[in-house]
Amino acid sequence: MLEVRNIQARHGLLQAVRGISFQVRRGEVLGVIGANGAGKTTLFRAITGVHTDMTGSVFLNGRDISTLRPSKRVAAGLAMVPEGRRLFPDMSVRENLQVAGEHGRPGEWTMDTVLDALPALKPVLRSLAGNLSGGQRQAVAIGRALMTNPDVVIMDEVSLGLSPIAIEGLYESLAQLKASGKTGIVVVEQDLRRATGFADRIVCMLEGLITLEGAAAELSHDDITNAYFGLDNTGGEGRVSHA
Ligand SMILES: Nc1ncnc2c1ncn2[C@@H]1O[C@H](COP(=O)(O)OP(=O)(O)OP(=O)(O)O)[C@@H](O)[C@H]1O
Repeated sequence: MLEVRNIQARHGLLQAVRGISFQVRRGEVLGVIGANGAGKTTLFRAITGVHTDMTGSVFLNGRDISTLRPSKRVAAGLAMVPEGRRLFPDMSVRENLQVAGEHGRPGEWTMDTVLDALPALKPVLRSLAGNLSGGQRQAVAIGRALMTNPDVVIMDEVSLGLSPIAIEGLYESLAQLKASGKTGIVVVEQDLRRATGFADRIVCMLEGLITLEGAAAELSHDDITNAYFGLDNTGGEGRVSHA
């Protein structure tokens, strides 16, 4: 569904992403892990077209969307739940969802189906987004992405700053989304256990490169922590990390 080839991205002189390629299949969850500064946010901002100082190719359902503006990539079926949520705080939850729906594609995700998948939103539909708790805001951000009827949705550290109970609720909702099998999901996650428990496949990034890639069920905790901290260059099932 989503294929990215040799993505490189810079912040001025700093090359934050140094040649990343991967695929996400229909209904698959790809977990992307990596320490602070590994380049995860820059990579996905480049893929969604928000970060423009980049090279490489992005294909969605076989179509090259590399040169499209971010809004056109959303219209093509690629949505991102950004780190930090970025809702319209003075608009109600319902309005935040409606606005997203107007910018996406028609499809199975409507106000009703999104509320079924994210039931925590039902009691706060009329509340201003700015008055919600962190967990509720995060659920709105996910609902907003779904309202665009994406083929692939990228979630950048959706559990950041949430209480353990809120994270539990959020992942229950994501499990429902996963079970629907329609949408490719990318979760960028700092919590390694959470990532390996939820994702089908794991990609680990270090200093702008992929140091490990493989089926979550087949990677050992040692493989993952070594790739995460750059302690080992064997790379387990996946790629060999840079020296
Ligand atoms: N706006 C920016 N200007 C300059 N350098 C930046 C900018 N944003 C990120 N960087 C640098 O790019 C590198 C990758 O950062 P990035 O935020 O993509 O990593 P990350 O893996 O998402 O980390 P985090 O989990 O902290 O968000 C880091 O060295 C960071 O300092």
